Amino acid sequence: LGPADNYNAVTSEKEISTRENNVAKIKVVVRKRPLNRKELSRKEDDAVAVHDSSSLTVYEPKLKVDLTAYVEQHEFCFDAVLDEDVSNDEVYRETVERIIPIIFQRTKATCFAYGQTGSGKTYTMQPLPLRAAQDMIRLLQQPVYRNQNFKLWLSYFEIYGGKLYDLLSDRRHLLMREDGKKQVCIVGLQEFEVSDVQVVREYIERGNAARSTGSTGANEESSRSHAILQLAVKKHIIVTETRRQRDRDANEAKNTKAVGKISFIDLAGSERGADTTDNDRQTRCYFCPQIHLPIIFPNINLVQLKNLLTCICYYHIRIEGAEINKSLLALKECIRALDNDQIHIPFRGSKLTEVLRDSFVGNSRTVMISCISPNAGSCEHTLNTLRYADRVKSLSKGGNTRKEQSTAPTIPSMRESSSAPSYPLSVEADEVPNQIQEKRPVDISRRGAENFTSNSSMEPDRNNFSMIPSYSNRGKEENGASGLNDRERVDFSSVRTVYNSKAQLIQNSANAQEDEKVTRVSPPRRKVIREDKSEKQNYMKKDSGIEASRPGYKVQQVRQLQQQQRPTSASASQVSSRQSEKESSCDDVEIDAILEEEEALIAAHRKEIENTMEIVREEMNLLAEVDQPGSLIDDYVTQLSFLLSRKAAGLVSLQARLSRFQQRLKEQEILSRKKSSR
Ligand SMILES: Nc1ncnc2c1ncn2[C@@H]1O[C@H](COP(=O)(O)OP(=O)(O)OP(=O)(O)O)[C@@H](O)[C@H]1O
Repeated sequence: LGPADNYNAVTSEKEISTRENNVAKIKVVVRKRPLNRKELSRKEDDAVAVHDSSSLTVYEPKLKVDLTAYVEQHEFCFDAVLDEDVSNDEVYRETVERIIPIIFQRTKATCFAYGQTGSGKTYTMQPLPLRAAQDMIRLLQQPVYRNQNFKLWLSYFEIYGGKLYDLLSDRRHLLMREDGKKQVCIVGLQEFEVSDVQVVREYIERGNAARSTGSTGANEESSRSHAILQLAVKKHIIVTETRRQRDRDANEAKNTKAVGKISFIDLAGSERGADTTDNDRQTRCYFCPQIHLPIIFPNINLVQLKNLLTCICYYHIRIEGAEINKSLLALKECIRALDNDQIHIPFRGSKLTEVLRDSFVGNSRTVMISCISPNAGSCEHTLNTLRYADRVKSLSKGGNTRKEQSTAPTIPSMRESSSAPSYPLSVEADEVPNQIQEKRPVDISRRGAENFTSNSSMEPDRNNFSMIPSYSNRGKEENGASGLNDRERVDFSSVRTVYNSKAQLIQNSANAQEDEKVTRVSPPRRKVIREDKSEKQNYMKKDSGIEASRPGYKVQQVRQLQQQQRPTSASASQVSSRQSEKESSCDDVEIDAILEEEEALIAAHRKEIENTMEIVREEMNLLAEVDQPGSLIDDYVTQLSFLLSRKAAGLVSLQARLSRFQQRLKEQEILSRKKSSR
């Protein structure tokens, strides 16, 4: 570098470090979308009023016990609140623009959109990387960076159902590995060097086209995956001729050194099962598109295929929803842990957080854009989103007060209306800001734990704990101190009692169904023509009870019996053709009966899943009426969805068993035909 360049570099670095200090570590922005055509045609009310650039009120329509309608007001404050008429350019200026220069100073930043399905996450996120790339490419032209050989690299991948797919490389399945330095590497992810905005646009469009989308009740083109677009600044190392020879096999990537990175994440919609009920059968199911099914079940007939397709798609959507909710919760847990300065950050909670690990540690910046729908019908979701955002904001407030006191403006946290439940500790935290510094998060949680244990009447039965949200507790188990604050603990204990009774209800009903299954699915009556009838009947009689009702058990028994009775090769020739004909006809009747029984078991199993589903639906309606923090409800729904997914997996294995049995039947039929023709 020449002296002039050096001077430029020094001054601009100073400038940048000042700017760096001025960018908050976590920024929470809320964006309200306008009422869409559907909502306008239904004459839905706008329930969200944006007052100024940092506050809004949600007017929640409610019913009293005597069915009189009233409106509950919830007020919130955030770093920025963007009204429906705010353009995407303004969103960029408010969120990402200030972070871009500090990416060149070894900062890793994450910008993610969170919100209900159809609230405008994709609409908000899609233009941001392009605008950011534009600014980054402009910055790369500056002598200070040009001389250091800085280059911009782009990659785009998605996380769907806990798996990673490269959106710029024909959805190639990617693997995530951790290197010796605990750095997450995505093996096989294609990165492209970009120096032109038009090229960036093309890559983004290509990636968007490859994303997993589906249709939900709230959004016709809903993103069913978390899409992550990364723009990385890397320094190209000039390799000397001798070194090049030595490393002649080394690829281009080895000659670069990472400087900074910004990740744009368009999270999948944070919806409950109820959002996907109307249209979920039409949703493109990644697990079982029609092309794959006949391969998994080669002997299935068309009716069975149709039933199975409906059944699996139906439950798979729920598994998909559970996976989405799980990763959103894990993300929140990480932000919470980071802000509490916890030693252990639960990055392994989900693939999403594992991937984002390096964006959260060290010198990092996070921007959360909470997207909300304005219609009154979405009030509950809107409140959930805002509460999630508020929690993230309250974390950042704690963190910034400690770490960036001089730079970050103190923004008041959520001020819910008086009709909302009061949480003494949160009020304390909001109203006495100078005490916050003294209250270490560990102390708070310890105090919370004391409250929690002293309130032993609320303590749930540990036996029922399997059905209780586990995420909030994990911090406690892993770190010895929980990240929960007192307000959450108070809620949690009361909610837990409600949940426990529900959990017990579900468990009881599941047990009842299990009992019912055993009694209802009794072995069908058989027409046995063989001479050794009595022997076989005795054999069957011994198998009564639970073991006998196990699907596939009878098939196994009959096969064993057939094997015992199969004539040896020597005697086989002596068996008359008439005898073999008789045997084959007898087997057909027997097998038909078993097949019938197998199908009855599968139907019972399916019925059981449907019953559980019904309970889940009722549960969710009940939970919707309980005014509790959204995350706890989400935790609970996740648990329920997980329960369902296990049941659905059981059903799939039953179907597989049935198809295998049918295959064997076919083989036997061919064999008996051959015998009779002989
Ligand atoms: N601020 C806005 N102004 C105008 N239209 C908007 C705005 N936000 C969203 N929309 C429209 O609303 C619809 C749903 O938006 P979008 O697909 O971005 O939702 P989403 O939150 O990404 O949903 P999902 O989670 O299901 O993917 C789209 O048709 C989009 O054009």
